[in-house]
Amino acid sequence: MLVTGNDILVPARAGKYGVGSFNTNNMEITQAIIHTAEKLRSPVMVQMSEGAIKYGGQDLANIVKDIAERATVPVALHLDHGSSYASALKAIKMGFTSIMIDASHHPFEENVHETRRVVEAAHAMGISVESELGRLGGIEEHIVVDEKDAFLTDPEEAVRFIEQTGTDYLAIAIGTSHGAYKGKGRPYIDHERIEKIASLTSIPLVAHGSSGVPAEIVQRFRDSGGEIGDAAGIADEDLQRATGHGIAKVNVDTDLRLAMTVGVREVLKASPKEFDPRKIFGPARDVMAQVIEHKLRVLGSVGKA
Ligand SMILES: O=C(COP(=O)(O)O)N(O)CCCCO
Ligand code: NA
Ligand SMILES: [Zn+2]
Repeated sequence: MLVTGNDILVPARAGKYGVGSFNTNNMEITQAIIHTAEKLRSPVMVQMSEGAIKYGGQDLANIVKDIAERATVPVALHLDHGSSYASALKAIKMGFTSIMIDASHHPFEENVHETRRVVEAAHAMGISVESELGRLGGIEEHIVVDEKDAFLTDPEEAVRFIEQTGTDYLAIAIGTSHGAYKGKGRPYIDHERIEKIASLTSIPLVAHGSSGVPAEIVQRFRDSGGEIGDAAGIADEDLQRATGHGIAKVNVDTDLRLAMTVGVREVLKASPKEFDPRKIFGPARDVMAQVIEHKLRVLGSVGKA
C-alpha cells in the first residue's frame, strides 16, 4: 500500500532497523525494488530525484504509485533532493507521499526558512518531510561539494534545526558521500557523531550515500566491458551500527545503477545477436533484485511489514 514516509520511518527508528530508499528511473528498477520488498515482507521507499522527474515525469510517478498501491507491503514515493519550494509543491501535486527539501548548501537560517515553508505546505496535505543539515562530500546532483567544503552535522545545531523547522526526518552528514568513489577502501563513518545526534533527537535520521558498491558487482562491471576506477562504498557493518542508533532511512542509488548496467552488459556481451528488450532488461531486473535483497537483509527490515 502507498503510505507516507513517516508511516514507514517512525516505526523503523523505534525498531532500530533501517529502511532502504532506492532511486528509480524506469519500470524495471521500480519492480525490482517493490517486488523484492514484498518477497521479504519489508517496508521500502522508492525515490525520484529531480533528474528522474525530468526523465520520466508523471508517467514514471504513476508507474511507481500504481505498483505501490497494489503492493502488499508499505511503500512511500519520495522526492529525493528537492531543490526548492516550487519543486516540492510540484512533487506533492504529482502524488508523492514524502518530500525532501535539501537546502543544506545555504547558511543555517536560510535552510531553516526554506525547510519550514515546505514543512507547512506538506503537513497541510498530510505529507511528511525530509531535510538536510551538513554537507556530504561527493556530487549531490546539482551541487559539487568538494572535500574541503564538506562539513559534518553538528549535534547541537541539529536539535535547533529540528525544533525550528518541524522536519519529520533529517539527513545528516556523517562521512558518507554520493557515487561510487566514497573514499579509499572503507569510507570513514563518524559513528560517535551519529550516536550523539541520536541521543539528542527522536525523529528518524537519514543516511545519504549508502550504496555498498559491492566488489563482486564492480568486478562483473569490468568483466562485461565497463570502465570504473577505484570504487568503494559504505561497509555493511557500518550501516548496521548506524541503523542501531537512529538512522532509519538509507539512500541507495549507485548500487542499482551498477547492477542494472551489469545485467545489460552481460547479456549484450554473451549474446551479441540478442535484441529483444525483455531479454536485455529482464536479467538486469534480476541483478538489481539480488542487490536489493542483500541490502534489505543488512538493514534488518526483512519481516517488518
Ligand atoms: O544518497 C543518495 C544515493 O547515494 P549512493 O550514490 O551511495 O547510492 N541519493 O540521494 C541518490 C541521488 C544521488 C546520486 O546518486
Ligand atoms: Na532523500
Ligand atoms: Zn542523497
